[in-house]
Amino acid sequence: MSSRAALLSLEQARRQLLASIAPLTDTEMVSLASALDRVAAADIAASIPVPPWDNAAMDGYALRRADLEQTPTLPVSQRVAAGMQPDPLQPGTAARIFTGAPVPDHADTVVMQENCEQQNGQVTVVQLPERGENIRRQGSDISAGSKLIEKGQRLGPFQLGLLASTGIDQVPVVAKPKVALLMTGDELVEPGLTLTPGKIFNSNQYVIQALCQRMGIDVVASDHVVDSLDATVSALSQAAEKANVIITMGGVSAGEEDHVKDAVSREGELLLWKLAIKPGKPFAFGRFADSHFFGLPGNPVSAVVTLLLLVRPALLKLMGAAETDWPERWVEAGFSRDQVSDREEYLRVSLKSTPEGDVVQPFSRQSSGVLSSLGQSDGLAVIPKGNKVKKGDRLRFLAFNAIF
Ligand SMILES: Nc1nc2c(c(=O)[nH]1)N[C@H]1C(S)=C(S)[C@@H](COP(=O)(O)OP(=O)(O)OC[C@H]3O[C@@H](n4cnc5c(N)ncnc54)[C@H](O)[C@@H]3O)O[C@H]1N2
Ligand code: MOO
Repeated sequence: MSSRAALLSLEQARRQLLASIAPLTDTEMVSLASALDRVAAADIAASIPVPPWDNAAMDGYALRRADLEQTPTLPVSQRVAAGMQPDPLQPGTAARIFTGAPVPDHADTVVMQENCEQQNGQVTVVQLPERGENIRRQGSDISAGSKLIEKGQRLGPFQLGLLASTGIDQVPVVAKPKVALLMTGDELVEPGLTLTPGKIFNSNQYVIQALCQRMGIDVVASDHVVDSLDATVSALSQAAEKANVIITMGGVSAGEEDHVKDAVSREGELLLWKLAIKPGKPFAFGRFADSHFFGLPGNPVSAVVTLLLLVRPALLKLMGAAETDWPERWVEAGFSRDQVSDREEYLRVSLKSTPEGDVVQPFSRQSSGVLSSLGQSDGLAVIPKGNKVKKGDRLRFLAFNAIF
């Protein structure tokens, strides 16, 4: 793969990469408590309606609305709290009832207690209700047999609640990819140790590992690799035994200290290298033994941007997710820029919502080594290759909080 070949666009690369990845075929049953962020391996339907029976939406009195045509005062014939099974309502009486309690048969209305006066076992309704008021109908949330979850849907907090509300406690999910991280570079020192001359702390591992965890993926191994071809091949081989996805960081550009793509070419298959994006140009993708290989550039911002734009959709596809896109929206540029790039640029920007719309401003330092630019930004604004920016231009915007 020549370094002079025309660079692929992000879209071309993403299509190629996704086309060469198939979802994992293994599935497992997991309990609801451990199903967060997993992907459903099958459609799941409700076996019961929710609510399972008509119930009171207010503390008050259950009655037949027609009885109030004769008299506003009715004897209270029973007391129904949540969790009880009521008797059918005797004609011409009211039932004391509490929020969530089943409405007795023959009652068609619940009057909230603020609109009633109770004395000596009788209730007087002081404000006439509409028939049917304050009753939550059986199945009004979910009808029996309806589809709760589709195959390929990621299970978030609301989906887990929905499953629990129908009594489901075990969910079929697609197996999780196992990810191994390899940090390359003789300069790396672990946080907590002493920094000696020429060294820097390894920060990439912690960002990338946390981003994987936020996706619900296990990082099963992480290792340092020194800058040598043999060490890189051997580290990749060991990683491939433990994981079905290997993510390397650094050592993937053009210098003679960069061994990752040579190691992958020698023992595996390098399918893609170098993209027309900034930051992130030297991103690489391929296979090593039976594992997918993703080579992130070492610069901290380049590593994050390529992980989010390229590796995240691939991991989601492996996890069986039907939706792998980073949702984007259009915003207005609150700045002008004459500088143009021969790569599509992903600027770290902050977002301000105004009555006229969403406006973005770029972080002052856009170098791919400036990690603080990420923490102080709301997302990435996309500047097409070769374009200047004029204040007021519409830009595509990828919000960090749309994906984690
Ligand atoms: N002659 C060329 N040089 C470079 C090119 C090029 O096309 N031709 N591309 C540049 C671009 S763009 C990028 S991005 C970088 C990426 O290079 P590598 O992926 O080979 O990364 P390294 O050289 O190993 O490291 C780059 C930078 O990042 C720091 N780093 C590495 N690992 C970590 C870590 N775990 N935690 C924190 N920081 C890390 C490393 O010390 C370097 O400063 O290449 C350009 N060069
Ligand atoms: O791609 Mo590099 O990430 O431009 O610094």
